[in-house]
Amino acid sequence: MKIAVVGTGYVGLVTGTCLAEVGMEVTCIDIDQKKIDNLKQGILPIYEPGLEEMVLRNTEKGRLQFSTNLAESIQDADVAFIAVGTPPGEDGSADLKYVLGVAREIGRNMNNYMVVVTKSTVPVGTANKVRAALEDELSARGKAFDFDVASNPEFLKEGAAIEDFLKPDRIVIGVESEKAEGIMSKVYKPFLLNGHPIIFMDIPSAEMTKYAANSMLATKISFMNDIANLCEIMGADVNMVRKGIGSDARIGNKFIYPGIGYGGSCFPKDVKALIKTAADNGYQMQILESVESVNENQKSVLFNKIKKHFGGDLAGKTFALWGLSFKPKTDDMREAPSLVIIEKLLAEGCKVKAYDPVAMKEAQHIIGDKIEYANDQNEALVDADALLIVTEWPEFRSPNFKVVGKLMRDKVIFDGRNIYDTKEMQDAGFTYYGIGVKPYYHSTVEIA
Ligand SMILES: NC(=O)c1ccc[n+]([C@@H]2O[C@H](COP(=O)([O-])OP(=O)(O)OC[C@H]3O[C@@H](n4cnc5c(N)ncnc54)[C@H](O)[C@@H]3O)[C@@H](O)[C@H]2O)c1
Ligand SMILES: O=c1ccn([C@@H]2O[C@H](COP(=O)(O)OP(=O)(O)O[C@H]3O[C@H](CO)[C@@H](O)[C@H](O)[C@H]3O)[C@@H](O)[C@H]2O)c(=O)[nH]1
Repeated sequence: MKIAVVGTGYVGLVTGTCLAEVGMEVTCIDIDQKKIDNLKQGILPIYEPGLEEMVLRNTEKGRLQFSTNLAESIQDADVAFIAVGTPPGEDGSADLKYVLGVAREIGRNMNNYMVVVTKSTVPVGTANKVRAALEDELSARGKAFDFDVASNPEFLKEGAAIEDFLKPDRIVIGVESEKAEGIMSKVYKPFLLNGHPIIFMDIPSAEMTKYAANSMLATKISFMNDIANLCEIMGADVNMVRKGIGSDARIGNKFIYPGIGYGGSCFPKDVKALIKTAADNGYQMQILESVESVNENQKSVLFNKIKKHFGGDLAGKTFALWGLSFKPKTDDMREAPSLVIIEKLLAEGCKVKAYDPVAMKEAQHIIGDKIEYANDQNEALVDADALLIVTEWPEFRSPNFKVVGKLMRDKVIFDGRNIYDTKEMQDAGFTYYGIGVKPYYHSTVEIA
């Protein structure tokens, strides 16, 4: 099959590469000339475990190509995936200008039947707008090709994107013709050998499924953050409560880890967009409004603990920060809780020394030289008044605490991800604060 993927970000690049991996002939297209030049040389725009090797392998085999020329790349394609960004507009709605811009460009250049698939996260009704844009451009050219639109939302998680794409829990596809259903079945057949289903449905339901999935996951997290905060007040331990409820199969043990709020390029924007879609249509998403406000508050929880511990005055204090990215195994800094914490500490006149295994370059683009970037996790600790755990990278989970304590000015840890055992920390002479965990209590966590 011949596939065109428009947009070579986290979703487009992973989609294109994984489709090439199973033997398809794929061209990944982007308007960013530098990105494409780099990709042609095997230099990736993002960090995603395993992706670089896979890109190189498939490029060498000639199955994966990169181009800025959409017109040329979509000729004879069976399927064109649109995988460009849908950032939040000022009012929270998803901005569709990139998606519809690409649809128009496809319409201006297509010369054969194809299925035009939105892989970007888009609100209900977008496929109709994509179809209208294609028809408009075709009629402006005086052409009347047959084509189909489809919705195929993507569910990959950053840091585990390849695994998620190759072994999906499910593939959701919204179609409106048997022909499109047949072609999309062929595209995904290679991924279904281990029995995971393709769920075909109508297009609006597919579009809504993506927002409902992300909103449900964000709801679980905000709910647990609320429970964690209450545990602290009431003298319960949220790790125990999490295990207690997570063993009920109806609740499940995934995505119920409290922390310093969800971040990333998806949950914050998708929750906002669904609230806006509802409001535009005369409905109020009351649960999601609370999910959002709990999340906003949660980003300040660690800072509030710090302020309380130091008696309100933080001026001149030095904080070591382990982790900058919004989650481990990615360099993505979009909506990272670290940004909120850093801003608050800097506003109080503190010095911040940060270390992240892969996100420091990206962080530097955003934060600049307002903070110090350490060469390794221990260097960040030198003369620190406290250590803040912001992202639960595996290498932070079991440091040599004797060394940690010696390097720091004061043995205080604020753990925004609950990766340490409170009792072990206190036995090692640290003052330890987690999120909703009980002081001097064995509540060792297994990480999600
Ligand atoms: N990041 C994720 O984990 C994830 C997961 C599932 C779904 N999504 C959704 O997928 C979509 C893409 O997200 P992303 O994180 O990959 O975005 P991204 O910002 O990383 O990448 C988007 C790419 O599209 C390119 N682009 C923009 N306009 C273009 C045009 N006219 N022609 C060609 N290329 C163009 C940009 O240069 C950029 O490289 C969004 O709707 C997002 O919500 C993202
Ligand atoms: O129990 C948990 C699980 C996650 N998080 C936080 O939630 C955010 C999102 O994490 P995760 O979902 O693992 O990463 P994303 O790459 O943002 O993936 C989400 O967003 C993607 C884009 O839409 C979807 O495709 C994925 O299915 C969906 O999980 C991060 O800040 C995590 O720290 C928690 O606080 N507690």
